[in-house]
Amino acid sequence: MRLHRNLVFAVIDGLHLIFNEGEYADKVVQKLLKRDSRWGSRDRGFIAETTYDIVRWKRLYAEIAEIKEPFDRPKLFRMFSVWAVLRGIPIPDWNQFEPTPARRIKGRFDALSKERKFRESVPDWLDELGVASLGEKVWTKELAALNEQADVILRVNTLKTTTPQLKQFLTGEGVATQTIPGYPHALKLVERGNVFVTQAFKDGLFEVQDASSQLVAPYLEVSPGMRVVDACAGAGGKSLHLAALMENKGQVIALDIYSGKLKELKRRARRNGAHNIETRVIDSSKVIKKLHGSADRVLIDAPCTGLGILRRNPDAKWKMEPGFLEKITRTQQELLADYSQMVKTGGKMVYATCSILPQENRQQVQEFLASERGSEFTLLREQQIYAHKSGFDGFYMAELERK
Ligand SMILES: C[S@@+](CC[C@H](N)C(=O)[O-])C[C@H]1O[C@@H](n2cnc3c(N)ncnc32)[C@H](O)[C@@H]1O
Repeated sequence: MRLHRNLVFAVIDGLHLIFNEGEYADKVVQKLLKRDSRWGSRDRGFIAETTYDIVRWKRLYAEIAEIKEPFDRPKLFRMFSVWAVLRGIPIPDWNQFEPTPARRIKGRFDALSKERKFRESVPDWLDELGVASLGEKVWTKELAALNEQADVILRVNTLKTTTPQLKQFLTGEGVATQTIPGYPHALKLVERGNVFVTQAFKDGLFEVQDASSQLVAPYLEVSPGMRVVDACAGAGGKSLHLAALMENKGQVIALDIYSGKLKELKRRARRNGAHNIETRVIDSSKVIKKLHGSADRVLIDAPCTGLGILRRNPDAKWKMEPGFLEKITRTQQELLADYSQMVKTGGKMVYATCSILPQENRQQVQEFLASERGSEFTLLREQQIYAHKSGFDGFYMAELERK
C-alpha cells in the first residue's frame, strides 16, 4: 500500500479537530470526505477508517510514540507513523515524517500490549469502572470486542420492500449483502461502502441500523392500531422501525427535547413512507402530562454512556468524564419515573440503553420497580446484549407491564 499525501493530510487535519478542538469524530469524518470530489470510494474508506483507527487506539499509539497531549502536528505525524508501522505500511520520505524507528515501535507495542488499559486503549478510570461493574473476565472480553471495527448493517423497511427483494436491488447496484440468522430484517454489507448514495436508500428501502438496535422495537410487541410513545426518539431510528411493525396503522408519538433531531426524524419518515409518526418537542412537563395513562406502549430509549457502541463511537472513550455515569443514571431514573406515567393500565413499557453497565440497565430497572411509581409495574423480561457474545453492539432492554 502506498500512502497519498492528500489523504494522509486529511487524516492529520481530522485528528487535530477531534483531539485538540473537541469535535465529534463522525462529524469530522463527514466534513473531511466532502473536501475533494475526485476522491473515490477507496480514498474515502482510507480517510474514514484510518481516522477512526487512530482515535480508537489513541492511548496505545501515544504511549508507543512517547508523546503527550496536546498533540501538535509533528506529534500527530508520529502517531500516524505508529499506525502505519503496525500495519506494515512503508513510511514515505516526506519531511513531515521523522526517521521512524520501526523496531522500537514494534518492541513497545509488544511490551505495552501486556497491560489491558494500553492494549485496549482506555483511560484508567474507565478500565477500573469496567472491572468493578462487570468483573475482570467479562470486561476484558467485552472491551476487546468493542475495539473491533463494526460491520455495516441495514434494516429493511418492510413498509416498502422485503429482505430478499432489497438484497436483490442492492446486488443490482453493485452492493453485496448477507442475511443474518436470527435478525429477519437485517442485511450485512459484505464490504464496507457508502450505501447512502444508492437508489435503494434514496427510495427509502432501508436504514442503517445495528443488528442489536433492531431488537428493541420488536421488544415492545406492538400491533397495528396501537398508540405508541417513543419518548426519547432522537432522529427516529426506533420510531421508524415501530411504524413499520405497525404497518403504518395507529399512532407513533415521537418525543425528544431537541427539535433539530425531530426535524431529521420527519425527513427520514417521509423517505421511509412512514405516515403514522407525529413528533412533539418536550418543551414543558405539560407535553408528558397530556399523555398520562394513554399509551398502549412506551419506549424509553434512554440517553446513556453509549459504552455498548464504542465500535461506532470510539471517541466517546476520550470525551466522557468520570462523573458522567452518576449524572446520566440520575437522569435515567427521572425519565423512568416521569415517562412511565404515560403507559395505560395493562399497557407495556420498554426501557433500553446502548450500554453494557448494570448501573444503567438492570440496576435502574430494579430501582424503579422498588419506587412508588414503579410499584405499579411488573418486569416481564429483560435482555443484556454484549458485543463479545452477539458480534454486534452492546444493548440492554427490559419490558415492563403496568398492572
Ligand atoms: C439513545 S438516544 C435515542 C436514539 C433514538 N431512539 C434512535 O433510535 O435513533 C437518546 C435520546 O434521548 C434524548 N433525550 C435526552 N434527554 C431527554 C429527556 N429528558 N426527555 C426526552 N428525551 C431526552 C436525546 O436527545 C437523544 O435523542
